This record gives sequence, structure tokens and C-alpha cells, in this order.
Amino acid sequence: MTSSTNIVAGNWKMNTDVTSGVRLASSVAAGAVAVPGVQIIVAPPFVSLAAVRDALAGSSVGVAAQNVHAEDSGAFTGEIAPPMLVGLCDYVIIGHSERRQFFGETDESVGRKAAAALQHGLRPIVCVGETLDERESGRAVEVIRRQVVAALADLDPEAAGSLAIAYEPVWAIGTGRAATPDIADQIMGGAIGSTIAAVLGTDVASETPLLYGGSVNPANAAEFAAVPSINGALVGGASLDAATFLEVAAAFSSRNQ
Ligand SMILES: O=C[C@H](O)COP(=O)(O)O
Repeated sequence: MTSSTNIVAGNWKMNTDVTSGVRLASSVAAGAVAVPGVQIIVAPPFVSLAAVRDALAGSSVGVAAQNVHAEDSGAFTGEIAPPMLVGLCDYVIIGHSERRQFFGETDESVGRKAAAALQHGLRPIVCVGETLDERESGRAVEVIRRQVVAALADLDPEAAGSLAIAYEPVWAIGTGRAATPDIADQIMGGAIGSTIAAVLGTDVASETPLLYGGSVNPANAAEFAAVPSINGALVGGASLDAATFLEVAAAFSSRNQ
């Protein structure tokens, strides 16, 4: 059994300023009315969260932050605490591979961040994914299981129903080389689903939306949407143009209808 929630989230990464972000969000909101059955989310940089939230008021499009700190406050220069995000966004991306690769995030810190976000009513979109070396050496499933176990380790099981997990193989991000639907299904329907079930139970596993990320675009989105274990997409480059992003979202629109 898989989640019936379809989510297509656009991770703008370190792109857009406040003005262009509001313009992009407004265009997404205008088009989202024609894409039923999908929770569309945009994840702008921190500095644009308030303006994007305001631009999206009254629309169905959700807002996500791209990161959060695990502590509520303190001497952590440059960081953003979970309570600061409350009211600005509903979702937060946690453990993106770029955070793991360039900013020293670990399995353990990802788990603490996910738990902290949930404690404040923010819905974590936790990213996991193996590197090319890990895949080619046959360790992909082992790495994904380890990352998922760590991400779930500190979660309040009662709140865990608000979680989503994005499988983003590092070798597919920004490379134009998406995973095949078979590879994504093997990891998402297999390793991720069974690990959530083992840690949090089958009910949570069946309710947790699983998103695929890595070079998703309008040309390949339908192939991923056709896989029952894939409940949506976490889109990078293709989310920076509203029409392109909405085409990806539309591919998931007809599922469960
Ligand atoms: O968060 C999004 C992912 O990193 C995917 O990025 P991409 O669609 O540009 O490959």
C-alpha cells in the first residue's frame, strides 16, 4: 500500500531574489488551479519566504524552507531555528545531498533536524540518496537504509505521519541523468518503504509520501508518476520556470483520480 498524497516540490536552491521569487511563485499559483490532486510546494531561499508566503496567500501552493537548525535558539551564527519558520512555511527540506556534501550534515544531524521540525509542526521532506561510488560498489540499498534509519531515529511516532521522504540519488542531481523508474522503485518501494515500516510501523510507511528527485523534467515525469511507489517529485532545475514545473506536477495529477 502506498500513500495517496501526491507532492511535487520545487527546490529553488540558491536561485532567485525576492522579486523574481515572488514572480515565479505567483506564476506557479496561477497555473496550479489546473493541476488538481497534487500538493504543489515551492522552496525559495530563506530571505524570500515571507514574500513568497504572502504572494501565495489564498492559493493551494505550499511553501517549504530549504534547511533548518535542530536547536530552538542559541549561538549559531547564520542559522535558522524551527520556531523562526513557524508561520513562514509548512514544510522544510532536510538533509539534501548538497547540505550533506558541502555543509557537513550527517545522518545524525539530519535525524535531529527532522525531529525538531516535527516538534514545531513543520513537515519535513527528508532527502536520502547514494553517491555514484556507493551505487557502483553495490552499497546503494545499505546506504539508503542507514540514512532512513538515522532520519527517523528521533521522531515522535505520533507526529511521523507528517513526514515525506525524497529519494535523490546524488549522481542524478543536476546531471540530466535521472534514475530509471526501475531503480527508483527498487529503492523507494523496496528499501525506503520497508525501513520506514521496520522503524515506525506499516501504517506510517503506507502514509508517508515518497518523492523521487534527480533530473526530473516534463519529458520523464510521467514515467516516474506511473510507478506506484513514487508519490511525487522533488524538482530542482526544472522548478525555476513555472510552466516547466507545472508540466511536471501535471504528470502526477491524474494518479488516484
Ligand atoms: O532538490 C532537488 C534535487 O536536487 C534535484 O535537482 P535537479 O532536478 O536539478 O536534478
